[in-house]
Amino acid sequence: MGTLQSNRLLNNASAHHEFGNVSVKFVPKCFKLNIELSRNRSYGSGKKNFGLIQASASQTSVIDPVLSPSNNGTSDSRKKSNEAALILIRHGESLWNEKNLFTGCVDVPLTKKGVEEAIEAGKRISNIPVDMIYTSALIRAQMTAMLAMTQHRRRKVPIIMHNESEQARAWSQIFSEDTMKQSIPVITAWQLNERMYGELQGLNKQETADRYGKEQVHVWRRSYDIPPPNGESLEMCAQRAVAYFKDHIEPQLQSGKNVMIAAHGNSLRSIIMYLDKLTSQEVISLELSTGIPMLYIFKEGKFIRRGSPVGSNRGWSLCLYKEFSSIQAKVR
Ligand SMILES: O=C(O)[C@H](O)COP(=O)(O)O
Repeated sequence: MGTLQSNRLLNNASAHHEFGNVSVKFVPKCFKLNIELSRNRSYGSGKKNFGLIQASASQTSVIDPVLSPSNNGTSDSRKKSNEAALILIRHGESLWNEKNLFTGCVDVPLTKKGVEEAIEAGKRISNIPVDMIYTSALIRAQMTAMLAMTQHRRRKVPIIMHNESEQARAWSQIFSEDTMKQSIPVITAWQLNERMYGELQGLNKQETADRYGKEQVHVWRRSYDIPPPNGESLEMCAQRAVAYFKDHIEPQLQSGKNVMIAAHGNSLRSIIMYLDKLTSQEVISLELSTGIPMLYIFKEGKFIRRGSPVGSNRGWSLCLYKEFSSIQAKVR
């Protein structure tokens, strides 16, 4: 099982590395086009520019929503230019959360309660403009992101970028700039997957504790550098999740884009450990509830934790991080 899983991860890894920073689309040869790279930022009056490669003249435009960070395009006229919002959401309850089974990289969908949690999370962030969405490759995180966006006030359409092959990329192109302006690119990345739980995947958590002892199971679940049998430790999970965050997501924030990440308990714990500079001791007590969004402001190269938005009808009102019982990290 361990080998199969590693192969899957390796296969996925090559696909995603290849298209990590997509910036150019192919223009059909039959059109002779004057292509210009627009780096305009349009703020206010709902105007938005992803930073497009546009074809002038009356021919079709070929538009890529996933841009290199230098092609800046952000949406919010109120936002200070060097600030960006980062929203983290652990997926809603899955069918295996409900059954209390170790899930890890097994691809299990949400329960009805999980669907409701995702919708509720969406209400909380419905006033925050979102420029890009990152999710893991797993359906529970993708469902959460999509359901949350159904509540968003701007009514933009989240669209999954299919970069797994040249053909998938070509066949999912969008040819209208106006339509692109009403879209939010969704990037899926296996690196944001849940920590691979090895030979615990599919086992009941309580039965495992009864069999191996509560302490041993706690070590497997929460220690920083001790992996479960043939699985990933949090440290190993951090190596891929935090590296992906630094290489792909942080540059988007640096360019002023607001980013939402829908991922998992442990991949998000490792990212929060990086954002909040938690020690390997402190991260042990960090617990994330399903479906609760967390907000950070990225400003002058620093991440400032702002807690969780409290609701759609209260604008940008924020609760302090420490008020959230769902996150029991030491407040620094
Ligand atoms: O993979 C799982 O079982 C859960 O998503 C996270 O489990 P944990 O809280 O035991 O790490």
